[in-house]
Amino acid sequence: MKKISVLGSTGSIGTQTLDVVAKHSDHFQIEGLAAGMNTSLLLEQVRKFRPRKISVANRELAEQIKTEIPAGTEVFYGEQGLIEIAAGTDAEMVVTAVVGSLGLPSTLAAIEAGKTIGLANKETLVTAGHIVTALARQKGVKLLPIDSEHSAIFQCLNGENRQDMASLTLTASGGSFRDRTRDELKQVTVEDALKHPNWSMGAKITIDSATMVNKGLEVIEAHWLFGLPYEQIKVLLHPESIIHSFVEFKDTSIIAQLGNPDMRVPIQYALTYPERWESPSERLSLAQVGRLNFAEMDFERFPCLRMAYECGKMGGTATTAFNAANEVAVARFLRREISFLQIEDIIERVLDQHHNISEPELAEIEDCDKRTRDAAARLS
Ligand SMILES: NC(=O)C1=CN([C@@H]2O[C@H](COP(=O)(O)OP(=O)(O)OC[C@H]3O[C@@H](n4cnc5c(N)ncnc54)[C@H](OP(=O)(O)O)[C@@H]3O)[C@@H](O)[C@H]2O)C=CC1
Ligand SMILES: CC(=O)[C@@H](O)[C@H](O)COP(=O)(O)O
Ligand SMILES: [Mn+2]
Repeated sequence: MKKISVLGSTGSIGTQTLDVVAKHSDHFQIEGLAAGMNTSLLLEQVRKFRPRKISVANRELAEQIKTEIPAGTEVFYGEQGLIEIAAGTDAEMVVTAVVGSLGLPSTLAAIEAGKTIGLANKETLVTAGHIVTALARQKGVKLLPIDSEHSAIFQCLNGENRQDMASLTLTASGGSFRDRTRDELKQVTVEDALKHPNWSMGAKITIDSATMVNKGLEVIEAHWLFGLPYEQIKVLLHPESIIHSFVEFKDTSIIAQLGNPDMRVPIQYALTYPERWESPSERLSLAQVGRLNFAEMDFERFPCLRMAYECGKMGGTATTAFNAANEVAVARFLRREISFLQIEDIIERVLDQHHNISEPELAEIEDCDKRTRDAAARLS
């Protein structure tokens, strides 16, 4: 039995992780589950998977859920609760599926405790990639990508020498507004933005996909996971999301990973790595797909991707600021306080004021994250 804890068990990645676990219940045991506010779903999960420890967002919710959970499950809450689920159980693997840089302390705690990481929470690498990857190297901990593009690259590199990579290319669907002009973006609503053409995902990442911030975060994530300079990390528009990403090698060969857009595949690969198991996912028929389309990325149309590359190349706290500004701007858009185009405007203005610190310590990252959030919350 492989023992697993899931941070963000009630979200899109969390619930799909538990679907995979349920399909292979003879092989996996859930040790810990951490959720935020959705206690009714967490309660269902507790009854089904019988974890030893769970955590919720705050003390009030913890007191409330304690009255309903079966004996044998301990309840924690808040940031310490996430850390307890990440590091304080017998799990050998922790799936990081909370959203945003709030996942950083618990991810670091899990690595410190020697747990293999199934990494969905890309913001963690964007905000503090040098710290997370250095700690993982020091502790001999594997960071197994769950993000579909990074899982694809990881699979393309199986049995290959990383020194032979000439470049890697992340495919981008273009998001909910890929066929709209910038002028048309002035009027779009939250509901429009939440309609991703290919993937069913949480609200924040769906908005990130529409602004192309998601691909920017993924470029930075790829830099830390695969160790390539930004000049060798490319993005290609591919509306069908069938080719999940590809690697070009120095002999000009290209290896790609394909499949229907179904996150259970990369999630399961991280859980069973290096083995491949039967999956409930639908098989891909290329004959039925018929045709795949590609286009160059337009950095004028998607300025957030340009900003992400600039921050990545700058390094230091620039990516922390990029991420924090975006998190606040997206939350404000979802609360209908600002328009869609104000998301990129706020990120740009925050970055204009940013004083970069290279090779920041964790405390400097936390400070930058907080200051950036304050600034992004004030702008209109
Ligand atoms: N969804 C997808 O297909 C993909 C997602 N990712 C990445 O995976 C991560 C998760 O995304 P996704 O599943 O879509 O997000 P969701 O919004 O669907 O889920 C987020 C999860 O985090 C929990 N959470 C939120 N705040 C807190 C908190 N303060 N303490 C503890 N838990 C909290 C939520 O709990 P609750 O709901 O109970 O409040 C929920 O379980 C993101 O980093 C995203 O970029 C990457 C690739 C694909
Ligand atoms: C499923 C997944 O990994 C998402 O990050 C997905 O990539 C979003 O798609 P786009 O950002 O390409 O629209
Ligand atoms: Mn992705």
